Amino acid sequence: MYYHFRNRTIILFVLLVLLVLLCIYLELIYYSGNYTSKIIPLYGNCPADIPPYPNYRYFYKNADNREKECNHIQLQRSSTTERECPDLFIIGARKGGTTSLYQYISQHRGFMGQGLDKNASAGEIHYFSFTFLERSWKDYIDKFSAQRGKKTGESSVSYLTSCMAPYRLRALCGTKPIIVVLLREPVGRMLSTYVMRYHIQANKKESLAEYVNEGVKRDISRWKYLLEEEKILASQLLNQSSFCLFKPARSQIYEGLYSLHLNRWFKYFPRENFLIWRSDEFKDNTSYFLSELIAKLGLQEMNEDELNKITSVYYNSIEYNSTGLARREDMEYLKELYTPFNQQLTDMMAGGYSWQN
Ligand SMILES: Nc1ncnc2c1ncn2[C@@H]1O[C@H](COP(=O)(O)OS(=O)(=O)O)[C@@H](OP(=O)(O)O)[C@H]1O
Repeated sequence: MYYHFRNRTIILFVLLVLLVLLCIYLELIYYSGNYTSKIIPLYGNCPADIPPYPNYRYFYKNADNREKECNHIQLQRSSTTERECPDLFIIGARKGGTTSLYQYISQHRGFMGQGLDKNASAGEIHYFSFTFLERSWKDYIDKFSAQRGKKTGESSVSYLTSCMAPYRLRALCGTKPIIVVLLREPVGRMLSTYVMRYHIQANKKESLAEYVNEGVKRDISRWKYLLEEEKILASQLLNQSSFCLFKPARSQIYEGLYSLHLNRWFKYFPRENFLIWRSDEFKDNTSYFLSELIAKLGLQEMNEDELNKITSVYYNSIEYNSTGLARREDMEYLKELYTPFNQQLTDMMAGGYSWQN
């Protein structure tokens, strides 16, 4: 009787140990990998995987902000489902041709964009980047609610460079969204931003060349100062996929470091959610890319005539000659700075982003 009891105790003990080992193993798998094996948990408190990244002190310098972020997400999640989420997010890059793409897809009868009446700022809600903590999910989603039965989406160029947007979008929308990124050669992208800023000024005090030149110069010195302050070399950023600036639009140089931004997005979304295109290729073959997006959204195909008609219009386009807008030495500096980042992007995407020619 005693032996019988002892044997059963031993067997139970062994089973218990095996169970514990299995749990540890499963836990390890769960936390080891990337987004696919790791489901963002429902939060009691701040979850382990919420950023902060190293220089999140900009964001979290007020200690309450991290707590505020967690509480806000928790609150919104309880009142939402992934189903309500828009289907499409065009996240950038700024000056990549996003307005045109959003206008094109919005002309498909199975898709409804919003904010299109505002022309240049069509669809730019910036919820997941700028207004997230102030606005409720309901407030955001109501913008799309009149479009039942249609695919919906928005286009906010601030998302690509935002520290928090990928995390927030994943937490609220799961892996549902299709995410489109248009990447333009970064120096040209930067000049285009300054050209736009020049044109939207009410009182222009200088010529376009003076304005752009000054802006680029200021951007470069700000960038050098930032690296000094962070005690980091630009080349070291290549290995810091979590490096992130809270106010990205203040540095047009930073906005063009696409490999850093995409790495941040890839932490939260599977690669198959993305359509990542070069803006110049998009420009040369717009109908082809648009039909790719239409197919990805599961919308009805459009015929070639329709596609060509829709894509024949250029939105948010300004006529200018970019030659001589910035000093030669500044252009050289920028090209050199971007080369390793473009190379990293090329490696990540298996080709095509060196923009050498
Ligand atoms: N179809 C197509 N393909 C490629 N590029 C295009 C297309 N349509 C517009 N554009 C050019 O894109 C620039 C504006 O980009 P965005 O609309 O993304 O700008 S914004 O960030 O929303 O302000 C702007 O570039 P610049 O003219 O150099 O400023 C547009 O000319």
